[in-house]
Amino acid sequence: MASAQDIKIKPGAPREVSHSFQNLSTSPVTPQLATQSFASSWGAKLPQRIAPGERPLKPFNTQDVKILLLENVNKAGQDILREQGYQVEALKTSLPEDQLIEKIRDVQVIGIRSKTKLTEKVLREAKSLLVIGCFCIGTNQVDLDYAARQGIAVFNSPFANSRSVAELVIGEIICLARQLGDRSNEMHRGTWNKVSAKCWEIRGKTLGIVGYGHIGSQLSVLAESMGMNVIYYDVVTLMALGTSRQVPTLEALLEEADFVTLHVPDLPETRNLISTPQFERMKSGSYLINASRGSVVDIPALVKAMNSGHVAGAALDVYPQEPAANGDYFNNDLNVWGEDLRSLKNLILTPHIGGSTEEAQRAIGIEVSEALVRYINQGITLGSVNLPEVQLRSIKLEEDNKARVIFIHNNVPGVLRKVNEILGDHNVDKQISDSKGDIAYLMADVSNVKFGEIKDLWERLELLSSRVLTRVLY
Ligand SMILES: NC(=O)c1ccc[n+]([C@@H]2O[C@H](COP(=O)([O-])OP(=O)(O)OC[C@H]3O[C@@H](n4cnc5c(N)ncnc54)[C@H](O)[C@@H]3O)[C@@H](O)[C@H]2O)c1
Ligand SMILES: O=C(O)CC[C@@H](O)C(=O)O
Repeated sequence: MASAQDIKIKPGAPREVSHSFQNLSTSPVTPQLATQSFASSWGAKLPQRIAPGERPLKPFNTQDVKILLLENVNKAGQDILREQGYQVEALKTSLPEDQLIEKIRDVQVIGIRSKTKLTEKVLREAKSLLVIGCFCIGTNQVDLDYAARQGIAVFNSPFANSRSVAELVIGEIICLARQLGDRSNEMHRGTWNKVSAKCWEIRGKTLGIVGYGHIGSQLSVLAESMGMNVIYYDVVTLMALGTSRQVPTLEALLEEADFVTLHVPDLPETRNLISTPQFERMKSGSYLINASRGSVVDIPALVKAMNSGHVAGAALDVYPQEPAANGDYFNNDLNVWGEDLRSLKNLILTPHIGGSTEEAQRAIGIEVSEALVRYINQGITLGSVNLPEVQLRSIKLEEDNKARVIFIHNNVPGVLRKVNEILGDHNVDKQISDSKGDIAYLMADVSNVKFGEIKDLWERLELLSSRVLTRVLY
């Protein structure tokens, strides 16, 4: 059998590194270990968060797993990763592209929030990368298709900050209706300006929600409890909560709503969803709130609509360009219209803090870190946004000499037959395979595998032309 150094990756294979195998801290062919059972080869640090009686798979020495966390990922999430024995480097900000490329070359895992752009250009350099954790809802900052084609799984936290965003929007509706931002700014400058003109109660007013997903539907319930009427527009037909009502078109919503609030994802169809024609459709004296993505509103068109008085106020939490770190960066260098925007009255500007609460950040930290641990240690893809969701029941403590084989491959005919020919020398206890677009994910638990045979299994799978990525956990 070849030595660990002999492992060669097939010419033309999409990536240079097979993540788990080359990171084995103990060579599978080390003579004194070749006959050892898997159980006795585990290190002292066992993965946490497994049920009693389940065998913790140990893919490699956990201290060899390098994780880079950017953008101030919550400590609860960091702790979960550190408890595993992984090497975690946590930075408070995102990184400029050149520094990101430098750092990403060396890590198996990267954790980001909304500011770090993991484009094809960046991911091409990420030769060891196994998995990306988006510690947020949005995943539009990652090239998901490219990642899938490289066998890199992406996880996020689909709704842990939804309530925080919905509460922020409720606060903003009242602030806009009562011009609270302006009154507060005036008082900070020493000006007493007691006015009631164009200040309103929100009771009985109509809230128009565009995008009735996790955040939109939560907001619907909160707004109704404060006496608002709720209408919503969504591209899919969705069950109305409370007495809210779905309207058939965006235009119908714009014509009826006193407050329009946007909760759609960043998609080609949602870019500049609200521009001059849409502002013209809005009721005179109505308000706009955007806490979704900066690409959804045409800002120069908003400036025009507010300068003319047609739109009475707006709250923006997200922008087409956002700074990578805290500081004096929200200026015209970042967005050419910066000064025009800042000069407007009854405009609330917040620095993308919709999901920034202690509760949300802790919940996201825990959820995403746990998904990363499950994926690294057991290959489970439940919750992945770009790979098929695949799970096998855990291997039991009493089950010895088992290996879990993960074969991420191009979704082409004949692969299962070839894989099973290779696995067929052993006993396949359980196996599952699923595909998403061009990429398929196969996971099989194989018994009667001697420790020294793992490398051979891995090498033979690596030679298959359909291979994207092979991992063998044991
Ligand atoms: N400001 C923040 O800090 C913050 C925090 C969390 C989420 N977000 C953003 O908020 C947005 C909504 O998040 P969510 O969790 O509610 O998403 P979601 O996926 O649960 O809901 C989005 C809804 O929008 C609908 N939709 C898609 N395209 C549409 C279109 N063209 N017109 C109308 N409806 C459309 C979908 O059908 C879906 O119901 C996302 O962009 C997310 O990234 C921002
Ligand atoms: O915390 C962040 O940076 C992103 C918040 C929000 O936009 C999300 O997508 O969850």
